[in-house]
Amino acid sequence: MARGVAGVLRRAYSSRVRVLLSTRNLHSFRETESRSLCNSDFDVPTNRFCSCNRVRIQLPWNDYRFGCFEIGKVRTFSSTVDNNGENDDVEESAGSESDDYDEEGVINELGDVDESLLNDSVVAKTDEIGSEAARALNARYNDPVELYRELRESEVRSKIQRSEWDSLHEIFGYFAQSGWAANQALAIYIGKSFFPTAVSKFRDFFLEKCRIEVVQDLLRVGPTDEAVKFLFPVFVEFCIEEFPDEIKRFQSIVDTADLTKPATWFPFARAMKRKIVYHCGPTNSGKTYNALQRFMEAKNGLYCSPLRLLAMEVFDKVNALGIYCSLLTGQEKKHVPFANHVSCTVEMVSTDELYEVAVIDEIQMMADPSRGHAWTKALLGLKADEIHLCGDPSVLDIVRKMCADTGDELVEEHYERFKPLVVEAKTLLGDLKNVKSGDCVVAFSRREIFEVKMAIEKHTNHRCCVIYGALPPETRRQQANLFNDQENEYDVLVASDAVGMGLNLNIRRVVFYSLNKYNGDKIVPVAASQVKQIAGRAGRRGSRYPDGLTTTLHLEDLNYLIECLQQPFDEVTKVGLFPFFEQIELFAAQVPDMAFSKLLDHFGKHCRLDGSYFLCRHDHVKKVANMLEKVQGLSLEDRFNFCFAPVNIRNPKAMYQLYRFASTYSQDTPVNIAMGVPKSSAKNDTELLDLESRHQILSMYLWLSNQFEEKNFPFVERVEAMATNVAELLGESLSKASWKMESKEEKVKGQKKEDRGYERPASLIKLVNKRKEENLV
Ligand SMILES: Nc1ncnc2c1ncn2[C@@H]1O[C@H](COP(=O)(O)OP(=O)(O)OP(=O)(O)O)[C@@H](O)[C@H]1O
Ligand SMILES: [Mg+2]
Repeated sequence: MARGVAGVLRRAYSSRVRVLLSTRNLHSFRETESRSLCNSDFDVPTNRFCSCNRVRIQLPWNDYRFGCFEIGKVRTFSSTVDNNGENDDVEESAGSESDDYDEEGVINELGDVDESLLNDSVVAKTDEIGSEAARALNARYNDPVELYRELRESEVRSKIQRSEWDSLHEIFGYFAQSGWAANQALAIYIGKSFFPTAVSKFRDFFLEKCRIEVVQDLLRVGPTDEAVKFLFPVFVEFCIEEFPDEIKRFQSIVDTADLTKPATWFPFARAMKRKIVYHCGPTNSGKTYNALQRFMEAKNGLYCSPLRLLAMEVFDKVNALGIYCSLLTGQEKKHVPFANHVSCTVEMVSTDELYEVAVIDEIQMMADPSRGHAWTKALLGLKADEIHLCGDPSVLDIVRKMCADTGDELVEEHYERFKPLVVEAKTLLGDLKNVKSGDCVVAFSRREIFEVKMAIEKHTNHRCCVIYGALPPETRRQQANLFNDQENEYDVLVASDAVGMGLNLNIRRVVFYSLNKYNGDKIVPVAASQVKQIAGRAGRRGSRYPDGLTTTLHLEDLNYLIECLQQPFDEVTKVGLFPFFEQIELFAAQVPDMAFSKLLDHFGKHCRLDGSYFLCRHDHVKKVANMLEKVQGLSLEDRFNFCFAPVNIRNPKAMYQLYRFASTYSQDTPVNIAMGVPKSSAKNDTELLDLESRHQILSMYLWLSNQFEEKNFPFVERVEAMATNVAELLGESLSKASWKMESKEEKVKGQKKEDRGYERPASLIKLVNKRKEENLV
């Protein structure tokens, strides 16, 4: 017996029942009738989706445990078309699975279908005569299996007139264009690209074998939905017999791109009875502190950090308290002898080790469009008796759902800020001269950071430390220590959002220089959640300034800041997922010879996800994959690893080095670094950029050395020493930095413009608000 939906459909069609699959039906049906269905006729489906009404639905949904899938309704296929539609008896289900569905995947399979033909309840195009003819047709040939068998066995070729021939072609043309048929065909794994071919082969078969009486009966129905519905069951029989390989291939593609039920990917974690403790609250409320207390008490533990810098902070703190703790990031492995505790970046989490206590910090990052999958994997896969999650309330609901899926016990601990964050309404009145000791001025581009630093140092007596993303964590840490330390002149910090997560600094007041950010595509207002995170760096408990203040440089940005701080946390409905290499490998086997970047795209299009998950963005990986396409001789796994190397894709030098590393590796030659370290610190911005870039390349080498065998990346020690050296030079350079930033224009033209003094870009928030007001008027 055929298994799965294909089998069900086949039987359903064969026995002249109509299977209606629609989300609306499903929604109401799920609650009431699915159980009885599952116990009676239906197998656990093996395929993943089926749809109609241009509503994508996914089978078997979340009801695997009942061993059933939710199929709309099974009705006797009557010759009268039910124009009221089977959907009328159920309520519209807003926000059903179909709304969340990965549209692209299935639409691509459906192709450009005629929207007007997508109605499940067929709009009767036919007139009375047509309906009468359809009824007669269905009554006469009420067993499609038999009709198919008859066609198969027939050796007589009917004499068909030219005009009849043309009309038949019209009917089959209508069939090929039918969205309903294309959708239904998915259930037997006839994909979009193959559907027209299948119909055309079916047409040829039909024309060659069909008795003239059937032809004439069909011609009376004409190119209508009725004809399509009549032909479809016969088409199913034909496809199943004629195209087993195509069906199998498409089925394998769909099955191997299955990312549903991620909780089941970790059977060992599922076999455990884990206790999840959610430390839920705003910034500076002691979440991480309390989780770390449990971590340190445990006989062994794992701390998962969102940042290398924070992993280092915990590594230092825990060791300083006398608990041996190792450090593990993509770039460094510091094994402390006798250590049973590990502080790592979340991407480095191993789901093989067994821990008494694991801490996953900043759990709301599960919803991050690019990196979210690492947190999701840690939560679902960690083998720990106790897992402490620290984060804001935005993912609380979804964590509850995930725990219900995994069967873990969830304990919620809610926190309040130690002291309220106070907004200073006065602002800095647009003048950086109003900066005070203990201020952290936040800007969102490297360029702005330096402009602010230079302006403050020129117009006041303050000295500034800087922290931004392109700096190595060692240098960021050195700058943070310099700022935290009272015994020096560095009393102001200028930082990007790199300062936002979890860090504990001696900040009295966070001043937003601007609240706009380049998102890789355009300049947009900074998201409220991020504003809260950054502002929350002020007034940390135990720091020199336990009372936190925040404000903006300009009065015009203040309202936006207040708005952000007052906004409740968004409720996250989906968290990130990304396939493991093994899943990509299985998928790749279904589409041999496909370029890796295309393969990822293809996976994205075909993958199936449950409603609570999204596939993380991988544009960055695709760009690297495209560049490495020319490198021959890399296995799929090697390519996968190279593509995930931490590289700034906008840095041509770093991209070139990655290309060189991959090429050398592909020739099975030891990869060297072929790069020197400057002798002295940077004297201008270009030299500083060069140092940053060198460190990124060294860091990439170290990351790769952890992915590949030592024989391929043998110069780790030398590279580590070089990286330390460059990080120190960067620190020195930042302390001395007093040069004027060149504008991009000047860099391009190689000419200096007259000093126009300090000018801040216009407030985007202000512009947006103005436009809003204008629209309202
Ligand atoms: N019970 C406590 N005793 C002493 N110090 C504490 C206590 N709780 C928290 N702290 C200190 O308060 C500061 C903020 O705490 P913590 O880092 O745990 O906040 P958080 O809620 O995790 O903030 P964020 O959301 O910014 O990560 C830290 O320096 C921490 O050491
Ligand atoms: Mg924290």
